[in-house]
Amino acid sequence: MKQSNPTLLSIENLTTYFKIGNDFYPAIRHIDLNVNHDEILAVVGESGCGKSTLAESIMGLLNPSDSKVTGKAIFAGTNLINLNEAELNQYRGLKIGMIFQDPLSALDPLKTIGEQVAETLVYHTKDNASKRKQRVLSLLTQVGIHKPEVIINEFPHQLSGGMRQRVVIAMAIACEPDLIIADEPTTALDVTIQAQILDLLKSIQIKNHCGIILITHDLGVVAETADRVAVMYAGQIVELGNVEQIFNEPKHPYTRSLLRSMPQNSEGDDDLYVIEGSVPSLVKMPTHGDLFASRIPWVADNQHEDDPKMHIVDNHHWVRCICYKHFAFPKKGSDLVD
Ligand SMILES: Nc1ncnc2c1ncn2[C@@H]1O[C@H](COP(=O)(O)OP(=O)(O)OP(=O)(O)O)[C@@H](O)[C@H]1O
Repeated sequence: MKQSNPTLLSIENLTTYFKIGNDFYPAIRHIDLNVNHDEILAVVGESGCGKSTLAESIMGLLNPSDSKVTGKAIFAGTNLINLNEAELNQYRGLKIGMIFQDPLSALDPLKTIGEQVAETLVYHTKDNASKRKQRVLSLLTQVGIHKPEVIINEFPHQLSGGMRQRVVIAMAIACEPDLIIADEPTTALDVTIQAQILDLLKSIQIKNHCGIILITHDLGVVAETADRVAVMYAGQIVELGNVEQIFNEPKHPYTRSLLRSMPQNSEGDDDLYVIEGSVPSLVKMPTHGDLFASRIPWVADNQHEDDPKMHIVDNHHWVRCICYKHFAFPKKGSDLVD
Protein backbone atom coordinates (compact mmCIF):
# COMPACT_ATOMS: atom_id res chain seq x y z
CA MET A 1 0.00 0.00 0.00
CA LYS A 2 1.70 3.22 -1.10
CA GLN A 3 1.11 6.23 1.14
CA SER A 4 0.61 9.68 -0.36
CA ASN A 5 2.97 11.14 2.25
CA PRO A 6 5.92 8.78 2.60
CA THR A 7 7.03 10.29 5.93
CA LEU A 8 5.97 8.36 9.00
CA LEU A 9 8.13 10.07 11.60
CA SER A 10 9.86 13.39 11.18
CA ILE A 11 12.66 14.07 13.64
CA GLU A 12 13.61 17.74 13.63
CA ASN A 13 16.53 19.34 15.42
CA LEU A 14 16.35 16.77 18.22
CA THR A 15 18.90 17.30 20.98
CA THR A 16 19.03 15.35 24.23
CA TYR A 17 21.10 16.36 27.23
CA PHE A 18 22.00 14.27 30.27
CA LYS A 19 22.71 15.79 33.64
CA ILE A 20 26.13 14.86 34.91
CA GLY A 21 27.06 16.56 38.16
CA ASN A 22 25.48 20.00 37.95
CA ASP A 23 25.66 20.36 34.16
CA PHE A 24 23.77 19.08 31.15
CA TYR A 25 25.76 17.54 28.27
CA PRO A 26 24.33 16.71 24.84
CA ALA A 27 24.28 12.99 23.99
CA ILE A 28 22.58 13.57 20.62
CA ARG A 29 22.72 16.90 18.80
CA HIS A 30 20.47 18.51 16.23
CA ILE A 31 19.23 15.27 14.70
CA ASP A 32 17.18 15.73 11.52
CA LEU A 33 15.87 12.45 10.18
CA ASN A 34 12.75 11.12 8.48
CA VAL A 35 11.48 7.59 8.76
CA ASN A 36 9.21 6.53 5.92
CA HIS A 37 6.35 4.10 5.68
CA ASP A 38 7.41 0.78 4.21
CA GLU A 39 11.11 0.98 5.01
CA ILE A 40 13.71 -0.29 7.43
CA LEU A 41 15.95 2.58 8.48
CA ALA A 42 19.09 1.39 10.25
CA VAL A 43 20.81 3.65 12.77
CA VAL A 44 24.37 2.43 13.10
CA GLY A 45 27.43 3.47 15.09
CA GLU A 46 29.77 2.33 17.83
CA SER A 47 28.73 2.01 21.44
CA GLY A 48 28.17 5.43 22.98
CA CYS A 49 27.25 7.22 19.73
CA GLY A 50 23.75 7.99 20.97
CA LYS A 51 21.63 5.40 19.15
CA SER A 52 19.61 4.30 22.18
CA THR A 53 19.29 7.87 23.40
CA LEU A 54 17.68 8.72 20.06
CA ALA A 55 15.11 5.91 20.44
CA GLU A 56 14.44 6.65 24.09
CA SER A 57 13.99 10.36 23.39
CA ILE A 58 11.39 9.65 20.71
CA MET A 59 9.49 7.26 22.98
CA GLY A 60 9.69 9.46 26.09
CA LEU A 61 11.55 6.76 28.00
CA LEU A 62 14.21 8.97 29.58
CA ASN A 63 14.07 9.99 33.19
CA PRO A 64 13.12 13.70 33.17
CA SER A 65 15.07 14.31 36.36
CA ASP A 66 18.43 13.70 34.64
CA SER A 67 17.69 14.48 31.00
CA LYS A 68 16.30 17.22 28.80
CA VAL A 69 15.00 16.77 25.25
CA THR A 70 14.52 19.63 22.79
CA GLY A 71 13.32 19.60 19.18
CA LYS A 72 10.55 17.59 17.57
CA ALA A 73 9.59 14.03 16.69
CA ILE A 74 6.42 14.41 14.67
CA PHE A 75 4.38 11.25 14.29
CA ALA A 76 0.94 11.35 12.63
CA GLY A 77 0.85 15.13 13.08
CA THR A 78 1.72 15.06 16.79
CA ASN A 79 5.02 16.08 18.35
CA LEU A 80 5.85 13.18 20.69
CA ILE A 81 8.43 15.21 22.58
CA ASN A 82 7.05 16.58 25.81
CA LEU A 83 3.80 14.57 25.70
CA ASN A 84 2.90 13.35 29.17
CA GLU A 85 2.89 9.64 30.11
CA ALA A 86 -0.86 9.19 29.54
CA GLU A 87 -0.60 10.78 26.10
CA LEU A 88 2.48 8.72 25.20
CA ASN A 89 0.69 5.54 26.23
CA GLN A 90 -1.78 6.16 23.41
CA TYR A 91 1.16 5.69 21.02
CA ARG A 92 3.37 3.12 22.74
CA GLY A 93 2.24 -0.37 21.85
CA LEU A 94 -0.64 0.84 19.70
CA LYS A 95 0.98 2.98 17.00
CA ILE A 96 4.63 2.44 17.88
CA GLY A 97 6.01 -0.94 18.94
CA MET A 98 9.34 -1.40 20.70
CA ILE A 99 11.75 -4.31 20.69
CA PHE A 100 14.79 -4.21 22.98
CA GLN A 101 18.10 -6.04 23.02
CA ASP A 102 17.47 -8.27 25.98
CA PRO A 103 14.19 -10.15 25.69
CA LEU A 104 14.51 -11.50 29.21
CA SER A 105 14.38 -8.04 30.77
CA ALA A 106 11.44 -7.10 28.53
CA LEU A 107 9.41 -10.04 29.85
CA ASP A 108 7.93 -10.52 33.29
CA PRO A 109 9.33 -13.77 34.76
CA LEU A 110 6.15 -14.36 36.78
CA LYS A 111 3.60 -14.14 33.97
CA THR A 112 2.86 -16.69 31.27
CA ILE A 113 3.69 -15.90 27.67
CA GLY A 114 -0.02 -15.84 26.84
CA GLU A 115 -0.77 -13.26 29.55
CA GLN A 116 2.08 -11.02 28.42
CA VAL A 117 1.24 -11.03 24.74
CA ALA A 118 -2.40 -10.37 25.65
CA GLU A 119 -1.51 -7.35 27.80
CA THR A 120 -1.15 -4.90 24.92
CA LEU A 121 -4.48 -6.11 23.55
CA VAL A 122 -6.15 -5.63 26.94
CA TYR A 123 -4.80 -2.10 27.11
CA HIS A 124 -5.54 -1.02 23.56
CA THR A 125 -8.51 -3.09 22.30
CA LYS A 126 -12.01 -4.02 23.40
CA ASP A 127 -11.58 -7.68 22.42
CA ASN A 128 -13.16 -10.22 24.79
CA ALA A 129 -11.06 -12.99 26.35
CA SER A 130 -11.76 -15.58 23.70
CA LYS A 131 -11.05 -13.24 20.79
CA ARG A 132 -7.89 -12.12 22.55
CA LYS A 133 -6.72 -15.68 22.96
CA GLN A 134 -7.23 -16.35 19.25
CA ARG A 135 -5.26 -13.21 18.45
CA VAL A 136 -2.41 -14.24 20.79
CA LEU A 137 -2.22 -17.67 19.15
CA SER A 138 -2.22 -16.09 15.71
CA LEU A 139 0.52 -13.59 16.69
CA LEU A 140 2.71 -16.35 18.10
CA THR A 141 2.22 -18.35 14.90
CA GLN A 142 3.07 -15.25 12.86
CA VAL A 143 6.41 -14.87 14.64
CA GLY A 144 7.28 -18.49 13.92
CA ILE A 145 6.46 -20.12 17.26
CA HIS A 146 5.31 -23.70 16.83
CA LYS A 147 2.69 -25.16 19.18
CA PRO A 148 1.54 -21.71 20.39
CA GLU A 149 -1.25 -23.36 22.39
CA VAL A 150 1.46 -24.96 24.55
CA ILE A 151 3.73 -21.91 24.68
CA ILE A 152 1.01 -19.57 25.95
CA ASN A 153 1.05 -21.44 29.26
CA GLU A 154 4.82 -21.35 29.66
CA PHE A 155 7.02 -18.82 31.44
CA PRO A 156 9.92 -16.85 29.89
CA HIS A 157 12.64 -18.95 31.55
CA GLN A 158 11.29 -22.05 29.80
CA LEU A 159 12.05 -20.59 26.36
CA SER A 160 15.32 -20.16 24.46
CA GLY A 161 16.69 -16.64 23.81
CA GLY A 162 15.50 -16.74 20.20
CA MET A 163 12.02 -17.85 21.22
CA ARG A 164 11.84 -15.11 23.84
CA GLN A 165 12.77 -12.51 21.24
CA ARG A 166 10.01 -13.87 18.99
CA VAL A 167 7.57 -13.40 21.89
CA VAL A 168 8.76 -9.80 22.37
CA ILE A 169 8.24 -9.21 18.64
CA ALA A 170 4.73 -10.69 18.91
CA MET A 171 4.02 -8.20 21.72
CA ALA A 172 5.42 -5.32 19.66
CA ILE A 173 3.26 -6.12 16.62
CA ALA A 174 0.08 -7.06 18.53
CA CYS A 175 -1.73 -3.87 17.53
CA GLU A 176 -0.09 -3.67 14.09
CA PRO A 177 1.82 -0.46 14.85
CA ASP A 178 2.82 1.83 11.99
CA LEU A 179 6.31 2.17 13.42
CA ILE A 180 8.54 -0.34 15.18
CA ILE A 181 11.70 0.72 16.99
CA ALA A 182 14.06 -2.22 17.42
CA ASP A 183 17.10 -1.45 19.58
CA GLU A 184 19.83 -4.06 19.00
CA PRO A 185 17.18 -6.79 18.66
CA THR A 186 19.66 -9.53 17.75
CA THR A 187 22.75 -8.59 19.77
CA ALA A 188 21.99 -11.03 22.59
CA LEU A 189 21.39 -13.93 20.18
CA ASP A 190 23.75 -16.33 18.47
CA VAL A 191 24.47 -15.88 14.79
CA THR A 192 22.04 -18.37 13.24
CA ILE A 193 19.18 -17.14 15.41
CA GLN A 194 20.14 -13.53 14.58
CA ALA A 195 19.56 -14.21 10.89
CA GLN A 196 16.15 -15.76 11.60
CA ILE A 197 15.05 -12.80 13.71
CA LEU A 198 16.19 -10.32 11.04
CA ASP A 199 14.26 -12.29 8.40
CA LEU A 200 11.22 -12.18 10.66
CA LEU A 201 11.47 -8.40 11.12
CA LYS A 202 11.81 -7.92 7.40
CA SER A 203 8.80 -10.12 6.65
CA ILE A 204 6.72 -8.23 9.24
CA GLN A 205 7.73 -4.92 7.70
CA ILE A 206 6.64 -6.10 4.25
CA LYS A 207 3.40 -7.71 5.45
CA ASN A 208 2.28 -4.86 7.73
CA HIS A 209 3.67 -2.01 5.55
CA CYS A 210 5.14 -0.46 8.67
CA GLY A 211 8.35 1.51 9.09
CA ILE A 212 11.12 0.08 11.26
CA ILE A 213 13.98 1.91 12.95
CA LEU A 214 16.63 -0.73 13.44
CA ILE A 215 19.33 0.31 15.89
CA THR A 216 22.53 -1.68 15.69
CA HIS A 217 26.31 -1.45 15.99
CA ASP A 218 26.64 -4.30 13.48
CA LEU A 219 27.06 -3.37 9.82
CA GLY A 220 26.45 -7.01 8.89
CA VAL A 221 22.92 -6.66 10.28
CA VAL A 222 22.48 -3.42 8.32
CA ALA A 223 23.60 -5.00 5.04
CA GLU A 224 21.16 -7.89 5.50
CA THR A 225 18.15 -5.88 6.47
CA ALA A 226 18.08 -2.13 5.91
CA ASP A 227 16.73 0.00 3.08
CA ARG A 228 18.35 3.21 4.33
CA VAL A 229 21.11 3.86 6.81
CA ALA A 230 21.88 6.73 9.19
CA VAL A 231 25.45 6.53 10.48
CA MET A 232 25.84 8.15 13.91
CA TYR A 233 29.01 9.36 15.51
CA ALA A 234 29.25 11.19 18.84
CA GLY A 235 25.58 12.11 18.87
CA GLN A 236 25.42 13.39 15.30
CA ILE A 237 24.35 11.84 12.03
CA VAL A 238 27.50 11.87 9.89
CA GLU A 239 26.15 10.07 6.83
CA LEU A 240 22.73 9.18 5.50
CA GLY A 241 21.90 7.25 2.38
CA ASN A 242 20.34 4.12 1.00
CA VAL A 243 22.02 0.83 1.79
CA GLU A 244 23.76 0.63 -1.61
CA GLN A 245 25.16 4.15 -1.27
CA ILE A 246 26.46 3.49 2.22
CA PHE A 247 28.07 0.14 1.36
CA ASN A 248 29.24 0.84 -2.21
CA GLU A 249 29.94 4.59 -2.12
CA PRO A 250 30.66 5.42 1.55
CA LYS A 251 31.90 8.96 1.95
CA HIS A 252 32.44 9.94 5.58
CA PRO A 253 35.74 8.77 7.09
CA TYR A 254 33.76 7.26 9.98
CA THR A 255 31.54 5.19 7.69
CA ARG A 256 34.58 4.10 5.72
CA SER A 257 36.38 3.19 8.94
CA LEU A 258 33.43 1.14 10.19
CA LEU A 259 33.25 -0.73 6.88
CA ARG A 260 36.98 -1.28 6.81
CA SER A 261 36.89 -2.71 10.32
CA MET A 262 34.31 -5.36 9.39
CA PRO A 263 35.95 -8.82 9.55
CA GLN A 264 34.42 -9.65 6.14
CA ASN A 265 36.42 -6.81 4.58
CA SER A 266 39.82 -7.87 5.89
CA GLU A 267 42.13 -10.52 4.55
CA GLY A 268 42.94 -11.96 7.97
CA ASP A 269 43.29 -10.96 11.60
CA ASP A 270 46.50 -9.02 10.93
CA ASP A 271 44.75 -6.92 8.33
CA LEU A 272 41.72 -6.03 10.49
CA TYR A 273 41.42 -2.25 10.62
CA VAL A 274 40.99 -0.81 14.09
CA ILE A 275 39.60 2.71 14.48
CA GLU A 276 42.03 4.58 16.68
CA GLY A 277 40.72 5.77 20.07
CA SER A 278 37.11 5.62 21.19
CA VAL A 279 33.95 7.72 21.24
CA PRO A 280 34.62 10.48 23.83
CA SER A 281 32.48 10.50 26.95
CA LEU A 282 29.87 13.26 27.13
CA VAL A 283 31.96 15.30 29.52
CA LYS A 284 35.01 15.12 27.24
CA MET A 285 33.11 15.63 23.98
CA PRO A 286 34.38 18.63 21.97
CA THR A 287 31.72 21.31 21.65
CA HIS A 288 32.56 22.29 18.07
CA GLY A 289 34.54 21.19 15.02
CA ASP A 290 34.61 17.77 13.38
CA LEU A 291 34.02 15.38 16.26
CA PHE A 292 35.66 12.48 14.41
CA ALA A 293 38.85 14.45 13.65
CA SER A 294 40.75 13.19 16.69
CA ARG A 295 40.38 9.61 15.44
CA ILE A 296 41.90 10.34 12.04
CA PRO A 297 44.86 12.40 13.28
CA TRP A 298 46.72 12.20 9.97
CA VAL A 299 44.09 14.43 8.33
CA ALA A 300 45.21 18.08 8.49
CA ASP A 301 42.99 20.46 10.50
CA ASN A 302 42.33 22.66 7.48
CA GLN A 303 40.66 19.73 5.68
CA HIS A 304 37.84 19.73 8.25
CA GLU A 305 35.03 22.26 8.46
CA ASP A 306 34.91 24.40 11.60
CA ASP A 307 31.22 23.68 11.95
CA PRO A 308 30.60 20.57 9.82
CA LYS A 309 27.31 20.66 7.90
CA MET A 310 25.47 17.94 6.01
CA HIS A 311 26.27 18.10 2.27
CA ILE A 312 24.34 16.31 -0.42
CA VAL A 313 26.59 14.07 -2.51
CA ASP A 314 24.01 12.17 -4.53
CA ASN A 315 20.27 11.64 -4.64
CA HIS A 316 19.21 11.26 -0.94
CA HIS A 317 22.84 10.68 0.06
CA TRP A 318 24.21 13.12 2.65
CA VAL A 319 27.53 13.43 4.41
CA ARG A 320 28.71 15.68 7.22
CA CYS A 321 31.91 17.71 6.67
CA ILE A 322 33.87 18.24 3.49
CA CYS A 323 36.84 16.25 4.82
CA TYR A 324 35.57 13.20 2.94
CA LYS A 325 36.65 14.78 -0.34
CA HIS A 326 40.34 14.07 0.12
CA PHE A 327 40.21 11.40 2.79
CA ALA A 328 42.47 8.36 2.51
CA PHE A 329 43.65 5.73 4.99
CA PRO A 330 47.34 5.61 5.87
CA LYS A 331 49.11 2.69 4.30
CA LYS A 332 51.26 0.41 6.45
CA GLY A 333 54.38 2.56 6.17
CA SER A 334 53.02 6.06 5.67
CA ASP A 335 51.48 6.59 2.21
CA LEU A 336 47.76 7.18 2.06
CA VAL A 337 45.46 4.78 0.23
CA ASP A 338 41.84 5.02 -0.85
N1 LIG B 1 21.21 8.38 31.83
C1 LIG B 1 22.39 8.82 31.36
N2 LIG B 1 23.12 9.70 32.06
C2 LIG B 1 24.30 10.16 31.60
N3 LIG B 1 24.86 9.80 30.42
C3 LIG B 1 24.17 8.91 29.68
C4 LIG B 1 22.90 8.36 30.10
N4 LIG B 1 22.47 7.50 29.15
C5 LIG B 1 23.42 7.51 28.18
N5 LIG B 1 24.42 8.34 28.49
C6 LIG B 1 25.60 8.65 27.67
O1 LIG B 1 25.13 9.13 26.42
C7 LIG B 1 25.98 8.69 25.37
C8 LIG B 1 25.15 7.95 24.34
O2 LIG B 1 24.71 6.72 24.93
P1 LIG B 1 23.76 5.70 24.17
O3 LIG B 1 23.45 4.57 25.11
O4 LIG B 1 22.63 6.44 23.57
O5 LIG B 1 24.72 5.18 23.01
P2 LIG B 1 24.53 3.92 22.06
O6 LIG B 1 25.08 4.30 20.75
O7 LIG B 1 23.13 3.43 22.12
O8 LIG B 1 25.51 2.87 22.75
P3 LIG B 1 25.18 1.37 23.23
O9 LIG B 1 25.05 0.58 21.97
O10 LIG B 1 26.37 1.00 24.06
O11 LIG B 1 23.91 1.46 24.04
C9 LIG B 1 27.07 7.84 26.03
O12 LIG B 1 28.20 8.67 26.26
C10 LIG B 1 26.43 7.42 27.33
O13 LIG B 1 27.42 7.18 28.31
